[in-house]
Amino acid sequence: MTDQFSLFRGWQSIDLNDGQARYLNQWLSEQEQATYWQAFQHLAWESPSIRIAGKAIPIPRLNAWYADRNAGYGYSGIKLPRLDWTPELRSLKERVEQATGYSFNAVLANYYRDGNDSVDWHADDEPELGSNPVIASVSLGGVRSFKFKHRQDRSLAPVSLLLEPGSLLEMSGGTQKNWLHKVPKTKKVVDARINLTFRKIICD
Ligand SMILES: O=C(O)CCC(=O)C(=O)O
Ligand SMILES: [Fe+2]
Repeated sequence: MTDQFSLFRGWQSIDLNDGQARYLNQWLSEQEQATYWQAFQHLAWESPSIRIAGKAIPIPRLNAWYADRNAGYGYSGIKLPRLDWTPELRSLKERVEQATGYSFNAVLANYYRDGNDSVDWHADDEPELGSNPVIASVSLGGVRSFKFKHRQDRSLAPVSLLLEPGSLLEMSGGTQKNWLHKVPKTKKVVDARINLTFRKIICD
């Protein structure tokens, strides 16, 4: 264990004023991380494009979308095909539900091949997620930094954390309404990273 990993275990709450987040490091054992890492190499990774000024630009990461049959979804103009849960995604979802106390019916998987892959400022505020969505995010592989900034209030300092492999980050309350988040590109040499963001799509 190197000193880039935090030594404190247990939920650490991240004060976002009009939002709420908490972080649990060393949540999955090294063995579990290795098992999930192996299994998730075989998810149906796609490289979706977004249209910017009429041009199709591939997003800087790979994505896959797994969800219950009735949970449709698209985000930022990207429409990913819905796939059925794999056994490993289902078992991880159940563990996330136990740890957080919330239930989820969908997961967006992100693959960051290297430090050039990233996700820019955004909020997971699609109407299908309802008004104060709870999003639980599991990290595997390389350590990446994760940043929050408030949408309006410049007096609230941006918040920066490191998402370590085997960790769980939960965002709730007004976080998606009032804050943006991102995983910035880095020039440091970083291992590939897989992130799974569990969500609950409101189906009627
Ligand atoms: O990779 C991460 O930690 C964040 C991913 C994310 O924000 C998202 O999928 O909406
Ligand atoms: Fe997000």
